Amino acid sequence: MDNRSVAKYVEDAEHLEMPHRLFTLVFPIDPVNNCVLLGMKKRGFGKDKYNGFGGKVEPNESIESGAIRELAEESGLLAKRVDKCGLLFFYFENDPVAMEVHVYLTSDFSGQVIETEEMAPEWYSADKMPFEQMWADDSRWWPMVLKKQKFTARFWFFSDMTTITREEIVPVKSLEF
Ligand SMILES: CNc1ncnc2c1ncn2[C@@H]1O[C@H](COP(=O)(O)OP(=O)(O)OP(=O)(O)O)[C@@H](O)[C@H]1O
Repeated sequence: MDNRSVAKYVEDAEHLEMPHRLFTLVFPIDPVNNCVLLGMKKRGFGKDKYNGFGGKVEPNESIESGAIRELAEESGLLAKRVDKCGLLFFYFENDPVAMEVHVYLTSDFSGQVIETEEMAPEWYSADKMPFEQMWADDSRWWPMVLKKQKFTARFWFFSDMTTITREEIVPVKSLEF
């Protein structure tokens, strides 16, 4: 197991046996207008879906610096700080590898939003998210973000990567383990 993984604090023994791949997901927030910056993914995993900005954590970086790096690469924004708001675990039928996604918000950033090869960014009202064009899990846990409630969540996906067959969402006091 990747020694940066926090799976051992959240998951049961059965799922801990699976290898986990670490990802980040960052949502820039404009608190004045209650807006969130989403990106339409133009290629790769999640193509044609809106999502926050993120990707795989590289071997030589912390999860948080991976989050800041991916945000910059995909949106042009440089975050001075990011705040962890949630932790997601995804299991796909017929895939032996679990995804561990560290979710962050940031309202402390500089720079200009740019469209990149990977993402076309667009501001959305935080309470009018385009869930029908997002991953199926997003509409399940985004209400926790709106309530400023930290959470851990686990989603089991059917092999179509669209249908959720089981879910657990748990509000937590802290995500520092
Ligand atoms: C299944 N339900 C899901 N719900 C919400 N978000 C999901 C998700 N599944 C994946 N994600 C996010 O999608 C990005 C993929 O990143 P991905 O493009 O694979 O990484 P990276 O940019 O390193 O890829 P390249 O290999 O450089 O193209 C990454 O933020 C990850 O957290």
